[in-house]
Amino acid sequence: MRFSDTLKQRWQQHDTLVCVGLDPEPSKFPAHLRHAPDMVFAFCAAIVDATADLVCAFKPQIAHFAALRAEDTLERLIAHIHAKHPGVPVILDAKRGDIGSTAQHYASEAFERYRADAVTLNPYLGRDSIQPFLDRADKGVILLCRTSNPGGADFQALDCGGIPLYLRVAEKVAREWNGHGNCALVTGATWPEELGKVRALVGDMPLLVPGIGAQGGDVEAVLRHGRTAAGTGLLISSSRAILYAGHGADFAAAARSAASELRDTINRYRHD
Ligand SMILES: O=c1ccn([C@@H]2O[C@H](COP(=O)(O)O)[C@@H](O)[C@H]2O)c(=O)[nH]1
Repeated sequence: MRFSDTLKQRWQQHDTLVCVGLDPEPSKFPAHLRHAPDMVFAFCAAIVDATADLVCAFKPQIAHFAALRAEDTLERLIAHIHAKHPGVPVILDAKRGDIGSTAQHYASEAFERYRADAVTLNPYLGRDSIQPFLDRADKGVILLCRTSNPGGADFQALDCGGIPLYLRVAEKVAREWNGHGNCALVTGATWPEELGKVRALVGDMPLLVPGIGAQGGDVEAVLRHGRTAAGTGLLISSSRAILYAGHGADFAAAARSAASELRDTINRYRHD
């Protein structure tokens, strides 16, 4: 099934806009796992199994695995999600972007090697750097637009012919790059008004919204500015606040409680 259809199904049938980010940091693991063989897989798989029914997607961040020399673990983790939780899409947060010939390899890395359903990309190199991903109509292509970090405005807010660069990105993606209907945008929860301006430009295009939880984004403001008329259109992503909600043997249950609380808070504001 296409990423966009799988996502709609999760939103509607499972009544959730929560995306759990998988950012393993062994120093934050509970003590009993910290020196266990295969600890990264054991930790992440326990989180996945405890939260899968509460999410519209999982989002592993590739650097967290690569820095640990755990790319093979990431492959196994995504295979685990597909096998045990079919219908839950996996977004590889890789923020790739390079000339076309190299971009082909990044596309095979994301979709063949890791078997991701969608990937985050940096649009800075322009259309040809994204084309190998756009060509995969079944896969999601999620472009950085207004990122959640404090420095995001350094370039993204610069005037670009009367509107800020991030809105030019939104406009270009919505009007020219989305021929297969497989595009989405990253818009941080920390800038809800900008998120609203993006929503006004792109119609019902899905928005991946990091910045809730550890970065302090406001759930109510995100929903008010970002939801579609159907009360969907958002993948509201939280990593650390869910992964490290507990510190003991019950860490997976604590993660489940945190994800469930986030889902319920979001749902309170979905149809106001
Ligand atoms: O604008 C962006 C784009 C990506 N991220 C990624 O999302 C998570 C956020 O983690 P939290 O622990 O929920 O703060 C992380 O993997 C970032 O690389 C982002 O934060 N902002």
